[in-house]
Amino acid sequence: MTTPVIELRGATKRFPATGSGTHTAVRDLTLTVAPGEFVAVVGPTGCGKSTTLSLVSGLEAASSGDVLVRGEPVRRIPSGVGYMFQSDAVLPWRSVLDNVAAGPRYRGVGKREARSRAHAWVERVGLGGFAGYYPHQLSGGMRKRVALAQTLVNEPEILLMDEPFSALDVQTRALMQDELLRLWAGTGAAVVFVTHDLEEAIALADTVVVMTASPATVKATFPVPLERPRDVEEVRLTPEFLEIYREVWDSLRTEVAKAREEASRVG
Ligand SMILES: Nc1ncnc2c1ncn2[C@@H]1O[C@H](COP(=O)(O)OP(=O)(O)OP(=O)(O)O)[C@@H](O)[C@H]1O
Repeated sequence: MTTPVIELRGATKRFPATGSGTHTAVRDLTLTVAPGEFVAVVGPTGCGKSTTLSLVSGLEAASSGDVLVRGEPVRRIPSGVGYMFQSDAVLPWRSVLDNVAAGPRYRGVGKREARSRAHAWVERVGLGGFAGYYPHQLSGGMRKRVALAQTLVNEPEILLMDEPFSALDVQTRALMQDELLRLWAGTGAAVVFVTHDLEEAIALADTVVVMTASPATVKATFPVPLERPRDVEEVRLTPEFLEIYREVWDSLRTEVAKAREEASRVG
């Protein structure tokens, strides 16, 4: 068996609660991600999905349990990790090309080489004609393409994505999902993709992990044996997709109901 690129073993994360005591965001979470595997994590709102990503990225330390990246305990931000969040990190005062070149420059790559790598990625994400444009001149979908290029230009071995497309309209979202699959296919990167959207999770992933209502722990893991390459809009119409959807939703819906109940109790 190949060594997992990410491994959480009984990881727990507690935060100081407002007032006194602690709030457990993640409890006894065990999860492994193989090299090149695309894992989607779904769970009810506020259950602890983002916190799980923060443990892997070293932004937060586990209160107990183990978090390993490439077999090494995570103590700081591990190398080879790329991120993409709902709000992008596109800088308004830089052109598309300079936004994409900034990552390699920051990592010590020479100016000429950084710009040449950036150029290749700007082309690859379909923005070849827009390299000199500034972010305010771009649509939401185009900005997401810039954000994808910004992340992938660093050739991450692990890609952590926290609802990266949730602010987009439905059509642009589907386009970006296809783009992501197309670009990811050439990288061999492992992906952990957090989303509220079960359709998105199944359309993209090799494995869907269902989290429990807060505190987050893994409730169930489902393989997604749908053929690749996938067209996300086509694949969701297939009987295989619907069957997987039904199975996963069966597991997820009780957690969503629990989270709603809890929210109405607190609220
Ligand atoms: N730095 C922090 N300090 C205190 N509490 C925190 C911190 N980060 C997260 N939490 C709490 O941990 C819980 C889980 O939050 P998290 O953002 O991981 O959930 P999520 O599943 O990603 O949420 P959503 O689905 O809404 O994006 C929440 O109750 C949140 O308030």
